[in-house]
Amino acid sequence: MQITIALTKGRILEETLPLLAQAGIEPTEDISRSRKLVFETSLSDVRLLVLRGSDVPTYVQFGAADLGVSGKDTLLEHGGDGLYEPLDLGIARCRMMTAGIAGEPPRQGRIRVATKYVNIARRFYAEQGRQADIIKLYGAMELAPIMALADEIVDIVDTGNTLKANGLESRETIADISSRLIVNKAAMKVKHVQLQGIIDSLRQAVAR
Ligand SMILES: Nc1ncnc2c1ncn2[C@@H]1O[C@H](COP(=O)(O)OP(=O)(O)OP(=O)(O)O)[C@@H](O)[C@H]1O
Ligand SMILES: O=P(O)(O)OC[C@H]1O[C@H](OP(=O)(O)OP(=O)(O)O)[C@H](O)[C@@H]1O
Repeated sequence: MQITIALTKGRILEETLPLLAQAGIEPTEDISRSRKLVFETSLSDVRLLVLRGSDVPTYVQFGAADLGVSGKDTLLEHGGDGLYEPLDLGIARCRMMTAGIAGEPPRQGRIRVATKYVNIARRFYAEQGRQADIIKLYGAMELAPIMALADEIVDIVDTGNTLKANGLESRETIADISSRLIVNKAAMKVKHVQLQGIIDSLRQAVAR
């Protein structure tokens, strides 16, 4: 049976391809030089899709792809319906954090929070018992506190350079993030032997 793996383009893709290669799955052409979205591989029954990160869980959830590689941030935001998450690939590591203007004490009472991760933010502030109005942005979250659009942001932090360059500081860690292998639950039953083989090979590649 044909196996389809949905990959997240960009920085995750760059770190995923070496793991796939170690698992014996190599695209037959250079993905970075192509405008194509579907790629054949060295294994005749395995093909790759190259997607925007936020679309990967959707493809796998509905079974349009059997397997996927997705940032934990994207999975937390999307929710895990219809998916198993059998393997932490240990790549694209970073943290999901709150941040605000450096040196300013966190504002008390009801606050405004700007983020691309509205579900993660809503859940986090609710768990903390803090009242927060969430404002959805699609990028450049760091600008929001500076322009007084929001008191805090929820975003990904790695080195902290982006926050620092914009006069912000990190406050609380919401989750440690890395990329995960995800599997469609129904496919895991129907294509069990093939999928388990790929999962095991990737697990060995991660352990190397
Ligand atoms: N600075 C970072 N260090 C390590 N991993 C990161 C970093 N920033 C993002 N990531 C991880 O890489 C994934 C993709 O991030 P990237 O910035 O390439 O795409 P994006 O522009 O946020 O995605 P989209 O195209 O869907 O808007 C994120 O979901 C996260 O898991
Ligand atoms: O703590 P740092 O090491 O500075 O990393 C954090 C930044 O990395 C990501 O952006 P990215 O570099 O992917 O750019 P983007 O705006 O295109 O997502 C993320 O959105 C943060 O802004």
